[in-house]
Amino acid sequence: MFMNCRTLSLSDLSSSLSDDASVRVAYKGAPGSFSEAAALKAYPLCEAVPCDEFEAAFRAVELWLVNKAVLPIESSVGGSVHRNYDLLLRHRLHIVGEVQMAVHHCLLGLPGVQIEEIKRVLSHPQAITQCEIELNKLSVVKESVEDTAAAAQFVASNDLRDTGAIASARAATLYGLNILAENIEDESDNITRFLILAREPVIPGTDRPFKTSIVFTLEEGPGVLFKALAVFALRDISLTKIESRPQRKRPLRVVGNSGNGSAKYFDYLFYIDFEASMAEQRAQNALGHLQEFAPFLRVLGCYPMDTYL
Ligand SMILES: O=C(O)C(=O)C[C@]1(C(=O)O)C=C[C@@H](O)C=C1
Repeated sequence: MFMNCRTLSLSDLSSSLSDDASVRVAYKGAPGSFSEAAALKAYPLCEAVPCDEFEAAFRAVELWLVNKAVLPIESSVGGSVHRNYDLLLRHRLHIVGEVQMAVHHCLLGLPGVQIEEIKRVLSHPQAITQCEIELNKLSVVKESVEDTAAAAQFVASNDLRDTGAIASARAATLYGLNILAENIEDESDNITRFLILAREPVIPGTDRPFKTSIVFTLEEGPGVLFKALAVFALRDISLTKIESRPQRKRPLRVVGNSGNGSAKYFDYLFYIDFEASMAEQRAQNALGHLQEFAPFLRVLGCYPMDTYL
C-alpha cells in the first residue's frame, strides 16, 4: 500500500518552500520592470508585489506583508545602487540570496509611431546610462522616471506620440506599446545584480558556493584598510565587491590637535562581499581577526552565490 510513497528529504522541503506559489516577494517598480523579472527569476511561482520605493519594500518584509524583497544592488555598467547599501544598514533584514540577471532594453513607442518621430525618451536613470551610446545617436531629450515600466505606462496612458520609453519587451506587451528597437544596451553583457532579503537568515552551508556580505568601520591610522583587506588575503578568500559609504550619523572624524589645529576627515562605512561561507573556519577566523581592529562589524548575510545568468 505504501510502495509508491517517496520519503521526503530536506532538499524536497526547501525547494517546495522557495517555489511555493504563496510566497509574496516585494520589488520596487511597476509590473514589467526588470526588478519584477528578477523577483520571478528567484521565485518563479511567487506573487510579485510592486512597491513605490526601496524603503517600502524593506518595510513590507519587516511588517510581514511579504516574505521577501528582491532589490537591485549593482549594475555592471551603472555601478552601485547606493540607496540600498544605506537601507541595508538602517534595517535589520538578512541577505538570503542574490540574482544576477542580463538586462536587455528595448525602445518602445505608441503603435504606428516611427523611430524618427521620437523626440524624448523616458526611463530609469540606470537604463538611460546603460543605453547612452544608442540614445546619443538618436539625439533625443532624456528624462528620468521611477522605473522602466513606469516610463512605458506613462507613454501609453498619455498617448505621447513623440515620446519613447526604454523598457523590457514584457513592458511593451503589458502596456500595448510597439518595440521600435531591441537590445539597445551599450554593452552586450549588461548585468544587474539583485539581493534577496528576508526576516530570517539562511543557515550557511558548504554544499555549494556561498558568499558573505559584511559592513564595518575602521579607526584612524596608517594602512587600516590595507590591514582589513589582508585578513581575507591571508586566508585565500577572494573579495567580489567593496563599497564605501559616508557615515551619516558621524560624518566627520576630528584627528590630531597640534598647534596647527585639528584636521577633519570624512568617516566611512565599508561594505565587502567575499567568496566563503560562514560555515567555513577560514571565514570565521577572518572575521574574528577583522573584529580586532574594526569597532563596528555586522554580517549582512551569508547566501548561495548565483552562478547562472
Ligand atoms: O526600472 C526598472 O525596470 C528596474 O527594475 C530598476 C533597474 C535598476 O534599478 O537598476 C533594474 C535593472 C536595470 O538595471 C534597470 C533599472
